Amino acid sequence: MFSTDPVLSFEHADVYQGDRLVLGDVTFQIHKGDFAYLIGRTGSGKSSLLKTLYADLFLRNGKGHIAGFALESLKPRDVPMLRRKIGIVFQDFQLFTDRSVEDNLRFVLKATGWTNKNDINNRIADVLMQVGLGTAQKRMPHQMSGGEQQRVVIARAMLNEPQILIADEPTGNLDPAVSDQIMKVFQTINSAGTAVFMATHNYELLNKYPARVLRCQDGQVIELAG
Ligand SMILES: Nc1ncnc2c1ncn2[C@@H]1O[C@H](COP(=O)(O)OP(=O)(O)OP(=O)(O)O)[C@@H](O)[C@H]1O
Repeated sequence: MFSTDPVLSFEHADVYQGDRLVLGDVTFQIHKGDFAYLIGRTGSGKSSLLKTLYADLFLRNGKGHIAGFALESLKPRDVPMLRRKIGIVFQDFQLFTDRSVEDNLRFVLKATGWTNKNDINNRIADVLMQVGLGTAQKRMPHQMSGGEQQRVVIARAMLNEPQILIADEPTGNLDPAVSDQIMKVFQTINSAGTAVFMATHNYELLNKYPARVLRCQDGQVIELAG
């Protein structure tokens, strides 16, 4: 892949839920270092679009590329490798509640092929530092606030140095001050070169942290003028 290639591109792609066309003829690109929001009413297709990107839904018509993978020809066996190349952050934190922060992160590294103990420990320290939780290794999720848990989730998504972070309502469960902190974490990660594509209902964030905006509307994805 050339460095000028987009990290993510859709070309005349259709997004389906089962047999139902949710979004049709979707075309857009996201490049390295871009930050883009995905907005739209409830049920307009934001989550379906993101699920297509991480191959929870398969792309049937049109073309899609993400992190070097062609979504239209993706085989089920390629899905784990694809998900290693993109970072995914959801609204509900989905940490293992019976494991410490470092064990949550270690689990992912081991599951994705890391074996060297020092490398694992160093990587865990690096990603926690990146999200401002440099001393949280030993803490249990229940000892942390919602904002701190969401930072751990972002750290987890960064473990394998993804080219793009895909976030579905990452501030959905957080109050405005904590949402601000989370947005700053995403901005820091983005300014270090990782693309961010974030679905949100929170229009205040769009005003406070302006970026590209794509909107799901009437079965289409429209780029709003910047
Ligand atoms: N698992 C599913 N099976 C069938 N249809 C679904 C499924 N999930 C979502 N849909 C339908 O697909 C359409 C798009 O839903 P989607 O969740 O992508 O919207 P959204 O914009 O993310 O909404 P929200 O903002 O409420 O999360 C809706 O009509 C929804 O009812």
